[in-house]
Amino acid sequence: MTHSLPPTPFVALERVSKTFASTNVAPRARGTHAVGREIAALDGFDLTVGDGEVVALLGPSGCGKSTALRMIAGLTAPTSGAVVWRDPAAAADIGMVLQDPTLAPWSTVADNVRLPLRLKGISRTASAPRVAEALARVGLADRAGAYPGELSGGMRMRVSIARALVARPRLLLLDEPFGALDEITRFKLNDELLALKREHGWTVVFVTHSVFESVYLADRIVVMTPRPGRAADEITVTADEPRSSGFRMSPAYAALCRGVSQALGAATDAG
Ligand SMILES: Nc1ncnc2c1ncn2[C@@H]1O[C@H](COP(=O)(O)OP(=O)(O)OP(=O)(O)O)[C@@H](O)[C@H]1O
Repeated sequence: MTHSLPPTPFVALERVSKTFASTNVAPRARGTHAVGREIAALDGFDLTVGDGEVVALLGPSGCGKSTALRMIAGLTAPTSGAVVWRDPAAAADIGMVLQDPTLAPWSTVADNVRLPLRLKGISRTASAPRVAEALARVGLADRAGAYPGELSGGMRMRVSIARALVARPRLLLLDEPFGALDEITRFKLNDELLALKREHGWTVVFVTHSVFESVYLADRIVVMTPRPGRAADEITVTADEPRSSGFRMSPAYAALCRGVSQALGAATDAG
């Protein structure tokens, strides 16, 4: 598989490992006891993310993809190894979209999206055009005054994406944000993400189970082994820009998807 390191690193995980202490309830001969055990989520995982690069973490369920993403976000610390930033200030300039949209149910869609700007001390008036633009990006311009409880699951996820976009972070971390969406919305948001990346030069790391989505979106795909996750392979995706539905239909796309599927199969067997 093609392998090339990014020319200018933005952030790197260097030989990171993560072990979680877990208390599991396991049946024993004389009853049920709480048994302490450890779960190794990552083991010596290396990842370099280039400036302006879109990197996909692809791997089987439970291989530590979200853990790696949370480490970059500073939400969990490595048990060993290091998270290294070229510019340490970038570590505080992150937008994150989680699998679960986690919106405040008592706030309107617009106020949910405004939150990162409010935390930066930007006034409601100054925020308004940026909130409107972010909502338009995700196709929710007409739902600004709605409450999360009035929206479908897919719409709530789109609000969560708008909230991550509104502060125009330097690094966008996406944990399977499109997984629960219908295919038409998913394709539309895939294209929006690529457009935003072109416009703002954002660096993006996203987690996915989908070979097809990883090939469509990523400049580079890091294929992980089953838990404990390590980097098993890397595939650089070269495609004519801008990527569009034509790319999805192309023989080059089909060939790349085949290659990535094979790499994923090999990584799973190796694990
Ligand atoms: N806070 C935690 N405490 C204990 N175990 C955890 C914790 N977070 C993650 N794990 C375990 O670490 C392993 C990796 O989890 P993680 O969520 O990173 O995997 P993943 O590849 O993102 O999975 P999925 O694709 O299913 O979302 C799993 O076995 C999970 O149960």
